[in-house]
Amino acid sequence: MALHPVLESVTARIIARSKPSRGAYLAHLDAARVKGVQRGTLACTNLAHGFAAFPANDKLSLKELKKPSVAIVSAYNDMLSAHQPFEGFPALIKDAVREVGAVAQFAGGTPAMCDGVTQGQPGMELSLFSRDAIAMSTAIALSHNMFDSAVYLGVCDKIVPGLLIGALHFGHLPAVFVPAGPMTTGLSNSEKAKIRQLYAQGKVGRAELLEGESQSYHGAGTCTFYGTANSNQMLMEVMGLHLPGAAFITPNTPLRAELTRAAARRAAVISAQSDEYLPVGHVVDEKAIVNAIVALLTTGGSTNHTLHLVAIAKAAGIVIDWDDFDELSKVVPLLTRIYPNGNADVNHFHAAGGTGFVIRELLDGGLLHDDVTTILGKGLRAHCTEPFLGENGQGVVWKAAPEQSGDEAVLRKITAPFSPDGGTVLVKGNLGRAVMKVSAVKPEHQTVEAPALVFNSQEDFMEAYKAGQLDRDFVAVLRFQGPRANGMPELHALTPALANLQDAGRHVALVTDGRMSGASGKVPAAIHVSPEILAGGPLGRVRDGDIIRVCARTGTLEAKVEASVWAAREQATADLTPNSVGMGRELFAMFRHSVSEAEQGATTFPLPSPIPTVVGLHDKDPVGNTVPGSDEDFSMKKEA
Ligand SMILES: O=C(O)[C@H](O)[C@@H](O)[C@H](O)[C@H](O)COP(=O)(O)O
Ligand code: SF4
Repeated sequence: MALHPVLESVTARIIARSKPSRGAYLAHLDAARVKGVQRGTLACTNLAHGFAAFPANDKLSLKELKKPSVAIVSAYNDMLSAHQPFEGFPALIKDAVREVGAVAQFAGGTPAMCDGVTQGQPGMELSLFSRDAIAMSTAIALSHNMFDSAVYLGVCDKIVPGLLIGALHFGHLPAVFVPAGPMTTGLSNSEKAKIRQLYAQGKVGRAELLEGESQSYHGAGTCTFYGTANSNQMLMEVMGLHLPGAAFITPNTPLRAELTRAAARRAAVISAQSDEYLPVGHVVDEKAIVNAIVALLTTGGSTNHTLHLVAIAKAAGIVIDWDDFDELSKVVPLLTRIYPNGNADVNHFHAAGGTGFVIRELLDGGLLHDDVTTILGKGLRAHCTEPFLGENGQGVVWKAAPEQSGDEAVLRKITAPFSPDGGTVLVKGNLGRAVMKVSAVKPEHQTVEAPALVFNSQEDFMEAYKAGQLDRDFVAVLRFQGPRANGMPELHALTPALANLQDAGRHVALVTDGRMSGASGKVPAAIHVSPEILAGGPLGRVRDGDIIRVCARTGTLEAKVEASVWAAREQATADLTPNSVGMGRELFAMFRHSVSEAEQGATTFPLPSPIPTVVGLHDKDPVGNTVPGSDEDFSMKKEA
């Protein structure tokens, strides 16, 4: 099937836009490569330190400077149910790589924050920045420079993006991502949401709420809604950074263990020491990034990827923006309905056909680039498969994904999608540019025009809700939630209250320079408003009572205020000191001061360029030119 013309044109535009930075990136990648094993560049003392604690057999292999060494970078901790299973993975990996004549070394751990534990709490104000801290921790692990390939153990929201950003700064090394899989299905997500709304109405108490939550989140593995964590899994599959179909195999099962061993062997086999060298910097190219955007859209994936994918692309020297998402969204059909976009969870999705089914349908529909490089080599078709245990429960065999969906209520063929478009759109107007995911919003709620109610915090909003002041039509303008203000926390805790008001027949919407969770859904929300207020964004001029129009169909985000009144408005201010101290927030001041706009990924790292500088704070390079990818560069482009 010929490629869809919009896929072609958006890809061509991204390649052209990225030429300078992608060129600089690939130059850096080539410069990092050495003849022989990377550890051969170390002095004897460095090397001795690097294998001092290793068993004799591995030490000998490392000393000989011939066999590849595979770095293990792991985001294991007990806080994330999704990461808890990683505890035993390093031993499996070390054992598996010996089978192919390599050595594996636990290079380093990275932090991992559970957004479920911190949702609605002060800790959530570190969450977005934890992505870049994870990228930095990955670099610290790999900076030992003992390694010829790497496996990355991570699943959740900021962790996979952070690991991949870090991995891309070592783009000369192959990268294999190793997931741990979803927890088994507990209380359904829709049942869970219902109990939350009843609690918000005061109809059930804490005991019932905690019981419901505990039945939903009941064991090891990723939470089973299609939020950012499971969106990460879909993206790793479509970018060819997982072994095919590894995403949604349950933890602590024989197949999960065999997949982990097979992933470790693959990482060793594709190092520069083999004739199948596949560095991650060549796997993640413009076509892979476009494939990731398409997979996100077709599955109604997390809005957080309109930040994370931008930051990941940037790490590889590739510049994407929300116009790219918006144009692709108009032609990419919705092929899955997984909560919050439906009632099913990822276990149902996997059973109905899973990631291999989606990739095949999109390839057949001309909506994915097949001519990409993955950890298996050339071509994406190899990822249209599903893994099964091999003979006598040893190893893994892959079979073609099923031709037909196992459940049309969860997964559809491209010939009969749930909707002709992907449902994550750009909305823009005199309030700035924002993202709106409507795949979980009923059509009758996708346009809201109502008076503004302005809040400076989610606590203020909840106070007004509990005081019964919100039983009306309104657009909640929640401001000072951008990355420079308070780290851009997810505002998912507002969902039950907004959903109750919507269910009661009120026309409500949310507009904010903050974010929602990947699991947020049914209430229309224009989020990530750029520029944020602290960067002079016009959201700071909105006052209570202004009529605000948010419309997904026309892509509109505007305050209907008479032009001379609007022009005369002062920019709102707020006391943000409470957001700069406590719960460790004082350690992240440098992130708040140098973070880029949401549409540039809300990241603190510069685009690869011959003279890398920190964007945000310094929009000019040492000789006074505007730094590509800086705020100034970005806003200049948007004005042009
Ligand atoms: O982007 C996401 O998917 C969220 O960050 C998710 O990881 C988080 O845990 C939410 O809190 C949803 O879970 P709850 O509805 O249980 O809060
Ligand atoms: S999916 Fe969210 S809530 Fe669940 S373990 Fe991951 S970060 Fe925590």
